[in-house]
Amino acid sequence: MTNSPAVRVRGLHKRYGRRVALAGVDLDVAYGEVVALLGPNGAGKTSTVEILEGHRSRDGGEVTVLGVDPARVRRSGRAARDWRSRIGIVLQEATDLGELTVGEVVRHFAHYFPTPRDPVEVIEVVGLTERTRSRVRALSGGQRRRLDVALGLVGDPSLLFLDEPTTGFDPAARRAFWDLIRTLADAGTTIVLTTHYLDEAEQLADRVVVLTDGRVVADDPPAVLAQRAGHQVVVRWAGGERRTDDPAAVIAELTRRHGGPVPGLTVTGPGLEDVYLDLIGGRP
Ligand SMILES: Nc1ncnc2c1ncn2[C@@H]1O[C@H](COP(=O)(O)OP(=O)(O)OP(=O)(O)O)[C@@H](O)[C@H]1O
Repeated sequence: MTNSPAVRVRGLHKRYGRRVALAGVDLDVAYGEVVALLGPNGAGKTSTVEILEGHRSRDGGEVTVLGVDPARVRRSGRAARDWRSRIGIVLQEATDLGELTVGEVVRHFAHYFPTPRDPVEVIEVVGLTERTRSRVRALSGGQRRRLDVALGLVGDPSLLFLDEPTTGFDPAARRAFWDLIRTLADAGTTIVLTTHYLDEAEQLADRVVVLTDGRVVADDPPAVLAQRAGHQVVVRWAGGERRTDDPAAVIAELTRRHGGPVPGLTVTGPGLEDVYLDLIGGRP
């Protein structure tokens, strides 16, 4: 691949009538990176992603996705098809495919792409092999989402967009879905995902970009973000707890005091949630 990033955004502006949705967003996504766009309702996540996908116009700024300005991609023509085929999109709302089987749907979508992946392999990657002959309407919500990802992958994209991929999942389905995304990331797929869930961003993303009111208020790896507000570490033990910048010293002192292992000792790192709530000003 080239040295240029998969996605490069500078000074992105978008308004709907008089409402400013994006007020100068900068964003880079390197090839092979997983980036989470996190933010409260109305922060501008979907607007950003849809502009990157070429599904929404912009009012200002520069955007390059896989070396192409999405606003200049024509509706038809070979160059447009080539560019679109390199991008996989998993939308918030799935298409209605009820009467078809999983296998039929994936094979059908594969025909739209110049160099599709093997549908059987894609179904296996998303963990639906045993449901290949099931009708789509018979799938659970989590399985349905997996099928959506299969459809996003079947064109063998270099870049995958996932819009709120686990909204409405139960905890087990979310964990299984995260494993799937990790498998894709390990295989080198560049992924941009939007989410409301802090733990999802923390689990999956190399970088978390926090948007609020159409602006980027943080752009860091999750661990760096967690430390950003300088929240102290909490050391807890059977007899009490202490907030500290130097947990090692506290543990050493407790160990001396107990003359050995400290009962019920836990050390809790700086909370990403606290930092996030600070950043978004306490909005939902
Ligand atoms: N088609 C539209 N027409 C008018 N206003 C819109 C439209 N789409 C989005 N907006 C407004 O633009 C702002 C950003 O919306 P956007 O959907 O990009 O945010 P979001 O971060 O994806 O929100 P959510 O988490 O609720 O999906 C919001 O104030 C929203 O009301």
